Amino acid sequence: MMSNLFTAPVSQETLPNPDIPLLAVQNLHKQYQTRRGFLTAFEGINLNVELGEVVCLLGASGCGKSSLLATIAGLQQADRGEIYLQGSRLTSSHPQVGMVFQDPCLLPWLNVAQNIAFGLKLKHMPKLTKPELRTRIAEAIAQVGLQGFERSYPHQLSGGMAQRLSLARTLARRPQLLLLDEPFSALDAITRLDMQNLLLQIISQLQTTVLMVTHDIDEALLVGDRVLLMARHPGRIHQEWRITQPKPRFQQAHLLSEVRFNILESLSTVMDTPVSRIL
Ligand SMILES: Nc1ncnc2c1ncn2[C@@H]1O[C@H](COP(=O)(O)OP(=O)(O)OP(=O)(O)O)[C@@H](O)[C@H]1O
Repeated sequence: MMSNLFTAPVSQETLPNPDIPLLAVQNLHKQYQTRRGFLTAFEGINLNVELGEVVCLLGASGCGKSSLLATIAGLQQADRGEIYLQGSRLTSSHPQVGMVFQDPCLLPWLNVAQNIAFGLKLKHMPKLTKPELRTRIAEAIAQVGLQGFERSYPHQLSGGMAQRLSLARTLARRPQLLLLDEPFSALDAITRLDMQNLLLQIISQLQTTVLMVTHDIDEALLVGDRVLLMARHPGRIHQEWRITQPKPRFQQAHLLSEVRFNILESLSTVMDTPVSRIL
């Protein structure tokens, strides 16, 4: 499904420095004002994601995973703390930070190519010439295997194809950091596996740095170089595991059974719920 359009050219001046963490989050806090008063979504988050690393965030519902991702993406402001991309402080959304949500959020009146173009023309994006725009669109469509569907509209796409388009729209921006918020959780099991496979190919070919929220321990073990477990009240990072098994790991579930069990046990502790009820 992959094509030779897959190798996105990166100019020398945009090459990231491997000696600096691609993402550095320092002492980040976020509260929401609710009718009952202030609610702390997360506090004291310190997190580095190295260049090319894939970090998965697991945790009970409501522990602040999506809030953390949305804050890093610049979709909302933190109350305290700092976020750095390659050493430069982020204070709002950045063209090189791309986010994909569980809901593909497509524009129904635009076709596949136009949906991707829309993401490239947003206000904070660098201005592209028409040929550059066409190249970016073709490249992104090839990266997610949607060739032949350029003129299809969102209602003509399956759930998996819609999520491919959502991913393409973000990849077309050539982000240095890809933030994924449960991107496959609404898909059926077979499509999810297909999308996990696609994500692994994209990560390996583009060497994209990824911070991904998932509820699925197996998904985290399949794609993650590191798995972080968040605890709630307030949301904070409780524990982390480094997964060194080479990828792809589809046939290696047995080798990861021990770490899987450790994660399950810790999840059970932070959720105050027996392991049997989490499975
Ligand atoms: N815009 C908002 N206004 C008020 N409270 C919010 C807002 N967004 C999230 N919250 C609250 O902040 C807490 C963290 O929510 P968040 O969605 O970040 O958790 P999560 O770990 O991603 O949950 P889930 O896994 O269920 O998606 C929750 O208690 C939630 O109700």
